[in-house]
Amino acid sequence: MTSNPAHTALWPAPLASGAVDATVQVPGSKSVTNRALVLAALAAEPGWLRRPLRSRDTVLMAGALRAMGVGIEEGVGPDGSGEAWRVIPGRLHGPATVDVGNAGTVMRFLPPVATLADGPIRFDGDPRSYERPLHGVIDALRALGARIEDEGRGALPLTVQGGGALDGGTVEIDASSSSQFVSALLLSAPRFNQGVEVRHTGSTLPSMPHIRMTVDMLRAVGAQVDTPESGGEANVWRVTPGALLGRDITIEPDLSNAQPFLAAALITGGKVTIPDWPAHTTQPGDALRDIFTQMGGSCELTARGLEFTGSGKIHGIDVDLGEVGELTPGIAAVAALADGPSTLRGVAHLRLHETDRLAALTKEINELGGDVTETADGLHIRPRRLHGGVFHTYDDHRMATAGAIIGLAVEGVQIENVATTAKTLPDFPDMWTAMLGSDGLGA
Ligand SMILES: O=C(O)C1=C[C@@H](OP(=O)(O)O)[C@@H](O)[C@H](O)C1
Ligand SMILES: C=C(OP(=O)(O)O)C(=O)O
Repeated sequence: MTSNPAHTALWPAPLASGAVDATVQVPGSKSVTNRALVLAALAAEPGWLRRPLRSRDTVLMAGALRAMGVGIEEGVGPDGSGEAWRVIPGRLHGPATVDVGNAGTVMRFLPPVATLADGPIRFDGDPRSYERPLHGVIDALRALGARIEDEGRGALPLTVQGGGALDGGTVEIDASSSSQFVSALLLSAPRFNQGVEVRHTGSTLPSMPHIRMTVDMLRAVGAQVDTPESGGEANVWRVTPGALLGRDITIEPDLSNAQPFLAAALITGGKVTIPDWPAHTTQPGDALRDIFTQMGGSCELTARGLEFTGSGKIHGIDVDLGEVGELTPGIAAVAALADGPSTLRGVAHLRLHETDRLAALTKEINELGGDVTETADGLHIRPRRLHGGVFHTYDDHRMATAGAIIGLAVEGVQIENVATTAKTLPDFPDMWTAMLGSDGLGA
């Protein structure tokens, strides 16, 4: 839980003076954009990403793939509408250096890609990236035939000595600290000589929707994937080697980034509409329809998008967030304003996210007068009357948006380094003030 002294600027979180009433166009999903980039880069023909997210995490992913020989060009999409990236696969090669920033998707999804490159690919990133678990990917790739130099750390920084191809085969991993270990191996596996069979051996596996997202997106570009859900063994995924298609895909809005805006409707008893909310999706943010309904709102999927309405009441919740861990900071923020206590469970692995999110949420909410305690795998939140103060973000985009949610209802909350939202939502401060309108009411 380190804080960057260069990022001490304070942003006064706007207080809502009434019920919000706004339509908020949320940019593309980080998780879908970064998977689509990797799959398009590994394809046998060019492809298109329409409405990709452009944020720190996705720009780092695009930059890394370019450094390894992939063409990624700005375009307007084949039908002439919308912004797009055209991805032109090329021979992957080193030497190259990849900056992973603090992007889990970049640090986990790209070492397998680098094994397919000719030459050394060096991976480095923010100080926090050195602390985030990567051993599952490193050990698995070595077992599948890769050469990786990490000076025995099992973490970043490291160099993949790409040999132009990887044997692949069967591998056991413990992905209890991050589902991204499984996703990483599956995404590149169609290009491994023998494909892959990944066997998860750990006792828990977080973020299953993100693994389903990986599987669905692989299948959409022509890969053959066997999963526990398709009749296979529990905790075993198999990908057959084969060429991937270059597709034209439109990226869904980021439903986890819709969270603070939905929370605003819930907290102010207002209404927020999110256009283009997908009817079917593997994004974990879709669970907000149910979770925020249990916490006092109601919602309807209409032709205009997801229309979410607050009732003026905010209820506490007892919920296992293991499948949807990235929603925890926003739910904790709402829970701190509720009319009863909450228990958030199943998220011990959040201690190894952008920051130790359980410690950070506990400390920051309590410093505003709250009563939060950490449990072995989550948080107990007992709402108390909160007061203003500085809300530190620890370079964590979701801490910044959590602070903004609290600031809607609590006067004088100042967010330190709101610019950290650039990881996945660079326009957050402007979108937030636009939602509130010039008078603090819905636009
Ligand atoms: O694969 C993905 O796109 C993600 C998987 C999850 O990671 P963990 O399983 O490490 O929590 C999630 O928290 C992260 O924001 C994005
Ligand atoms: C955990 C997250 O990100 P990452 O992809 O860096 O793991 C997140 O966005 O909440």
